[in-house]
Amino acid sequence: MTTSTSTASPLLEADGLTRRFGGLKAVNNVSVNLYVGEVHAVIGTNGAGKSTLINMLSGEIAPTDGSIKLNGKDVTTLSQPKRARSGIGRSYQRTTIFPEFTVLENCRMAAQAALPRPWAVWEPASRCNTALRIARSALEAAGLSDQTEVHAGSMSHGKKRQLEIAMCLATMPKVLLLDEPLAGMGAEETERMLSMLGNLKRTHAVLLVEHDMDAVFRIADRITVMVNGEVIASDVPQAIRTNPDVQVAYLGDH
Ligand SMILES: Nc1ncnc2c1ncn2[C@@H]1O[C@H](COP(=O)(O)OP(=O)(O)OP(=O)(O)O)[C@@H](O)[C@H]1O
Repeated sequence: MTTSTSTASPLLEADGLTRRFGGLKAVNNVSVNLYVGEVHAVIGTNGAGKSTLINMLSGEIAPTDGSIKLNGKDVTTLSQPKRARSGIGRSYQRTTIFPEFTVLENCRMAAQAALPRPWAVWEPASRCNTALRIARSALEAAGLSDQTEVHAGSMSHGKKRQLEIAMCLATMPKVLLLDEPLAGMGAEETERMLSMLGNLKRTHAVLLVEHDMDAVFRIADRITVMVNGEVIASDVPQAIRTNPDVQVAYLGDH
């Protein structure tokens, strides 16, 4: 099942992705196209296969079947680090920052790790300056320019999640795979994150796995609904809201 009708070429094209764990098909024949300018949300009940799908797209687990293309190039068998370097960035459900370092240091390390020869720490300061420049620009895009010298561990939960996205941006991805970025956020933090995602989608293709349905229906340009590893619907939010299969399987009275 193909999930977008846009006439532009997709930046990321996943076709017929399947992942088995023993006898369980955690993801079964799922196809997703991601476009710059779109937030594509994937929703579904617990265990529907959303994280498994993201893990296949980011290269953390291999699909049992199906293919993934980035900009028309097959990346299905590329390792996660290579896929990250070719432009697929992701955030995680869990916090992945170094709390004892400053916001800028966290972001600089993420930038440096994504540069060629990240281990070559003895190289000239200009390389370090490159990582710093990228880090500052990622922090600005994530709305954290005024927090550079703050220790990451002392920030609020919402700001930490913003920092994780900044760290992902510091690897200069074209595709952003975001796994529950709003989890545990208060109303104000959610607003800030949604406004940031609205800006980021102008220059990135964004896949958003999220349980906050109000937020999903506000921010998503397209919503794919998964149940038991399969896509039961993929459409614009208004069509998803009124889709009888989705209402029965998932949304209830939302
Ligand atoms: N490494 C694994 N080994 C065995 N089964 C797994 C593994 N990872 C996931 N599963 C199973 O695959 C199914 C899909 O899990 P997945 O985590 O992708 O769902 P999800 O939609 O992300 O759920 P949630 O919303 O709770 O995060 C579940 O039944 C889960 O138990």
